[in-house]
Amino acid sequence: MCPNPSSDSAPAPNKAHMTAIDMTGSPRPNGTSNGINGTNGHTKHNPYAPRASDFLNNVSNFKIIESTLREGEQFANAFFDTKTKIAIAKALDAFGVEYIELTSPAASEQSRLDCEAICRLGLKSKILTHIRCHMDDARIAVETGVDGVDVVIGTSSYLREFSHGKDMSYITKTAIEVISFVKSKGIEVRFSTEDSFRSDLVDLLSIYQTVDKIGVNRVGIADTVGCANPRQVYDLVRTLRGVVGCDIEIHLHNDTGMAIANAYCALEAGATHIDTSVLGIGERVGITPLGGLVACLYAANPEYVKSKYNLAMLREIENLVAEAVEVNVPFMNPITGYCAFTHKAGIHAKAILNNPSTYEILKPEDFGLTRYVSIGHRLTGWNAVKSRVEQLGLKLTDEEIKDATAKIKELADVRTQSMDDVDSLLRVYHSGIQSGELAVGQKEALDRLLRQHREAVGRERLDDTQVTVVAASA
Ligand SMILES: CC(=O)SCCNC(=O)CCNC(=O)[C@H](O)C(C)(C)COP(=O)(O)OP(=O)(O)OC[C@H]1O[C@@H](n2cnc3c(N)ncnc32)[C@H](O)[C@@H]1OP(=O)(O)O
Ligand SMILES: O=C(O)CCC(=O)C(=O)O
Ligand SMILES: [Zn+2]
Repeated sequence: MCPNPSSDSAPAPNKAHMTAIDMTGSPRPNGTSNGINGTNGHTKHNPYAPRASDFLNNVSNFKIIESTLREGEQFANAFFDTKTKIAIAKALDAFGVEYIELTSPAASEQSRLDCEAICRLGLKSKILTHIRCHMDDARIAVETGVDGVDVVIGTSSYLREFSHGKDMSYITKTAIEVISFVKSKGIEVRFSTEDSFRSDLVDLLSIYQTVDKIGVNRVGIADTVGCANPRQVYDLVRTLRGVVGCDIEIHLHNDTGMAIANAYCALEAGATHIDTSVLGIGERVGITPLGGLVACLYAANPEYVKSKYNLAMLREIENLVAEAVEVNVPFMNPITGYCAFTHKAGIHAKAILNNPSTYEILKPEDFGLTRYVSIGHRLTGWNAVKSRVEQLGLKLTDEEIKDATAKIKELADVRTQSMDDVDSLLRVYHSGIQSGELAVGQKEALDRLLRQHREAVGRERLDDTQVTVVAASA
């Protein structure tokens, strides 16, 4: 039924099996636009746009730290070889992410070699690697050629007791040592507390203040277990914003489905950098997905997001990663989901045909995608059918189109009608009207014409088959 923009690399879905109308390029009434920018006189302002009064708000001033090649490698089904890592890094760079974060070079010899290989690509995106708060890891990291090192250590009582077993004074001392060492190499350094939302607030603020004073480039907050809600994220980032002068990064797991909303709130509270991965892949259910975050921030400020990123590449990148980790792009994925820009119910279809902004907050064309209206089903309406009649160049009155629509619904009650089915019905209806064999409401005459049409088509198929057989035996 729906187009599947994410199933392959072809620019448009196979329309032969679709009950849909491709509206790309179809004129909008009075030259109106999508309306997100308020150019059509109906949408006066964007309700998702940042509030002018909110001086901390970074919703239109942020950087993406793309972690498909670090957090994403922690997804249970991710096993990236060097070639795949390079392809993903190049695609993310072409998309325009500001940073690409790579697995620790301490993880394995191949991880170290891959890190070096990606650093040698000379990409525009800055390359980071992600290490434990440990001098052994730091020594290896600074030799790889990375632009920056992301240092992390758990500060919650869970992790202090059951992971590394270190207390806050040891953590602080080691953090100072590692940060100073990385900085001494002229490399950007970030310090992050793992499991921040289950850590003691005083511990957090005190260590962030310490590392800020010694010149860390960024501090990071991590919702490692995905327990935080938007209000908690806002409060913690807002508090931290008042304590440190450096940039603030946030890393949000999606265990309760909050990762995009939490990222948005973090930006509202003054965060400067958001961690993402393509399709959100990572440990367990992963982190803030790149595509979902882009959709959310585009809704807030389309021009800003369009100016930063090559949005038409999103589908290609998602397909690349989906294939690499052997998953499908989810049907409800923002932007690239199977039916993200397909409209079905008659009420929606009518309004969309008049002005796409009625039921769309994202413009498909900004993402290199196409809008469809599905009509071969029982929820269709005469306005949607009329648009197809016009596309086919048929001349029918509104009464006649309503009559034909009633027939489509009757047939769709038995089985969904393909685009071909709908087109045939409309053509038969049209020629019946033209020849005088049919008038509005003549159900039996219409049934007879449709029967004749089916038989004729059947005969044509038979003739084709016979010709083929003759040709084959000749
Ligand atoms: C929440 C996150 O996603 S953080 C990032 C997770 N990323 C990774 O784990 C990268 C892949 N990991 C690896 O390849 C390995 O775990 C390595 C190379 C890092 C360490 O391997 P091993 O030495 O065999 O240790 P192992 O993985 O069993 O345990 C982790 C060790 O790191 C210590 N550790 C855990 N977190 C930290 C930290 N943030 N800073 C410093 N040390 C830490 C633990 O105490 C433990 O030390 P131990 O050797 O004294 O037991
Ligand atoms: O380094 C960070 O900020 C985050 C580490 C991580 O993946 C997590 O805590 O979930
Ligand atoms: Zn994580």
